[in-house]
Amino acid sequence: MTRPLAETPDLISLADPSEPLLWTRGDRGCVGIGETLRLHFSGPTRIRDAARAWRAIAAAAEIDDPVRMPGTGLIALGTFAFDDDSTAESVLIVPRLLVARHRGSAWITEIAHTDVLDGSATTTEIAHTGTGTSTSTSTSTGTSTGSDSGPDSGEHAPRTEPALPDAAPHGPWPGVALSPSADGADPVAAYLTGVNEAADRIAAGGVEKIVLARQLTGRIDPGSDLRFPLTRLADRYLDCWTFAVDGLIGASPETLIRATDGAVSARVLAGTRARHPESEQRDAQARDELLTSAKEQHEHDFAVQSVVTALSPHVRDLRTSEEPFPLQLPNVWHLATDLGASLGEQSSALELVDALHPTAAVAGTPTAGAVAAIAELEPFDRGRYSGAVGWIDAEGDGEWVIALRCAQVGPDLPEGRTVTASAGGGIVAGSDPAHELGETDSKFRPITEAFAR
Ligand SMILES: C=C(O[C@@H]1C=C(C(=O)O)C=C[C@H]1O)C(=O)O
Repeated sequence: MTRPLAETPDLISLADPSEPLLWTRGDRGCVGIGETLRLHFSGPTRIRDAARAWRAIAAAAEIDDPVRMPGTGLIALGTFAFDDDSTAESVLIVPRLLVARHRGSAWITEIAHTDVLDGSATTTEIAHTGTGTSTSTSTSTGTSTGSDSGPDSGEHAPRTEPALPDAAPHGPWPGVALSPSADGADPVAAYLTGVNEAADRIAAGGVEKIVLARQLTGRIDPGSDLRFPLTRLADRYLDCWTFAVDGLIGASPETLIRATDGAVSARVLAGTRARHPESEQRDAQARDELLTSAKEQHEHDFAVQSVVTALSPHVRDLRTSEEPFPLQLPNVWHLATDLGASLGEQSSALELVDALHPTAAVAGTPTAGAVAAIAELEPFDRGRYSGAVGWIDAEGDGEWVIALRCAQVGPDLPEGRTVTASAGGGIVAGSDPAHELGETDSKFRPITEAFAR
């Protein structure tokens, strides 16, 4: 029952203004409308638990999806906390309606749960399929009306084609100027102290690289329309995935893992210089400095090695780009390495995320020592920042990026919504605290500009 949508809708305009569920880059991506299922995970096994739960759901699902394109069929979008001990929840969210675009084509998928073992299902429904959660999907055009899209619809209800809903009218966007949080302490001074301490630990041996981050915070008015910052991110950061999952909003340039039809790819970033749009010559100089700096190359190698080591057991024919290349983003230059491989076994994208997280790009080297140092030197819980955000389908294919250039937006309360942005950088032997601070300023720019008035 699959036909292309007659129109290719603007995904962001279809997103919920207050709780957007979105994954997009250029003319590709998907938007979720409503929610059929939400799974929560926490602790050291959060990604593995999610991978296992998703396998069970996918195995039990009845899927009617002849399109089988990225963004059709049964899909969950997810966000996973950076740290094993984070108080932030990791979630997988299955939308009720999923609208996907791939270049000039678009589809709508309706996902209904026929029964769920979460206490809300009736005995009859559980008895019907026996184990776990059963989810049925149908992918179709949105030309008909009268969709049976209630939460209890499913195989028992007569199936009609899901309709493309109208976009919500524009809500307000007063914006916010994000700033270092000021609760008496001086967070910038604390960050600089942390960088010095990290450099001392590296000099003392045992750890070679520690990624330290800092935060900016603010509050947006209740009812602010989050499609505004999302549109800015998607319009400006064309080489990034713009995402919104459970209040985590951002545009990341770093692909942790992409798995489609047995092909695997990743993009490793480490090494950064601010862009200089005011002068072509100064900008080229920044790029060349990055390309020729032994320190940056060294830092980059750590990140590539951590991905190669973690990925190797799961793939065949692992190849990397010969030399790191300069990735040009509107705010920064990054040293980048692309990796490609064939899937060596039946690992799902989430199982690969579990194997890879945390990479040296966001933790350091060696991983355990760097993660322990972060817990001691950063005076906050990173939450989902520098964790993984992305989507997975019923085949186990998916795309996951490192949650960078992002902010966590809190619940929509009468007093407003908190916004917490985080950015960091790798500290290695010889790192200069003032330079590192400037680098975080550059990395905050996508978010500070997107959330501005
Ligand atoms: C940690 C961040 O970025 C990471 C760190 C980089 C670096 O140290 O040069 C570069 C890209 C990312 O892998 C961030 O954006 O917050």
